[in-house]
Amino acid sequence: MKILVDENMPYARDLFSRLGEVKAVPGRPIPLSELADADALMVRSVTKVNEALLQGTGIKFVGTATAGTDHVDEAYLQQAGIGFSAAPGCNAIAVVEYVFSSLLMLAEREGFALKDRTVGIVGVGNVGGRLQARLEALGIRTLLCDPPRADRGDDGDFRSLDELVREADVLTFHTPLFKEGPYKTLHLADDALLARLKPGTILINACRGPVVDNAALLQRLQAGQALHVVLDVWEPEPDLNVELLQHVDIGTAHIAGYTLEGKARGTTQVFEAYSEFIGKHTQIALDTLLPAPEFGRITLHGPLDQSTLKRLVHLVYDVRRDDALLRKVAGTPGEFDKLRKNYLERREWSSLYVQCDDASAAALLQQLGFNATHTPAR
Ligand SMILES: NC(=O)c1ccc[n+]([C@@H]2O[C@H](COP(=O)([O-])OP(=O)(O)OC[C@H]3O[C@@H](n4cnc5c(N)ncnc54)[C@H](O)[C@@H]3O)[C@@H](O)[C@H]2O)c1
Ligand SMILES: O=C(O)[C@H](O)[C@H](O)COP(=O)(O)O
Repeated sequence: MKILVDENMPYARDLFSRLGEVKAVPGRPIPLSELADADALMVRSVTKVNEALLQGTGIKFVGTATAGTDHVDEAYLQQAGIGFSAAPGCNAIAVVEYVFSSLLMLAEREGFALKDRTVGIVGVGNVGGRLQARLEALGIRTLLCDPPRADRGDDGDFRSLDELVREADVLTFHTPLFKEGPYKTLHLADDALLARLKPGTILINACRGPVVDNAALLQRLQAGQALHVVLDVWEPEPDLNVELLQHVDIGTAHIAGYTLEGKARGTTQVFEAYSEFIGKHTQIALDTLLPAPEFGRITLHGPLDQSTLKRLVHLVYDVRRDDALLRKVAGTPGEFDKLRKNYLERREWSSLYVQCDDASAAALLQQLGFNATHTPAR
């Protein structure tokens, strides 16, 4: 059995070699010659999986180690009888921590208290839901917009996108990319929406580039509209508009989900799905795969305020690192993908053990996802 895996998928070689012969290949472009005699294909979001790619091959199963599935023609796979699995939620924590790293940096630079801001979350699924929980743990007001969930009758105080635009100080997008249909998200943030944003609004896009009309956004920023912008995803990728990058506050190379934990969860989720598909049910415990983090243990004296939280968060992950790396190479062909392929190890907050002598600091850090304990001072 031959299994093709994207070379940018940690632990894939080790895991999938338990099931067959593994070949690691680039995902963009994927070498077509390798597909002909392969049985299974494990991709990331950069590989367009459709009839043009798979027709005439022996592929029986496709796994994508990603949350988003807009690069996969699922209707074709179903009609062709090809098994499929994505990795829902695998990197949701990573994206939430990216958003926090960005917000805490902007709050410090612009001199505002996050707890005085209202955050509008568009798309309240794995990412948006976890973001809501962590923001609310800090006493930050959230406004939620998720029409599919509202229409399904899910619990939650769902508002219209218009209301978020009117009221939110931060508007952050966490929807799938739907190019058509009742819940279309292509250019959900179009010129008309951008025009209505309150002065000083922080606009964040860490879902898919085309959810925000990048040309309209650039025009508005060039015309001097007062916005702060954080973009992890671009329209198009990998050839983003360098002028737009120059106008945003934080710009990164589609790496919001790139913690080691997030990527490893993605790999293990598709590995488990494929094992099941071929009748060899196997479960993998994530902590058996992950190495020790660079910073393992820290002691925090006293209570937790915004400035302390910012320093703690940035100890684990400071988004300015990825912003600087992208600015250095943007516009040079191939460099966007190279940054993603050679991504420096990044861990989640849970990898940091924080010993607190203040009980409320320990409780809050636990709610935020740190590995925190309370040890009273002697
Ligand atoms: N930048 C990254 O590295 C990165 C990482 C993970 C996910 N993503 C992207 O973010 C998206 C969201 O991730 P997730 O794990 O939360 O997915 P999810 O499927 O768990 O949640 C998506 C939510 O968006 C809602 N939604 C759908 N259409 C909507 C609309 N028109 N308006 C408002 N809400 C709508 C859905 O009902 C759902 O609750 C993914 O589809 C993926 O494209 C990006
Ligand atoms: O949808 C996702 O899961 C993310 O966008 C994913 O992290 C993107 O990374 P890629 O698959 O392109 O490596």
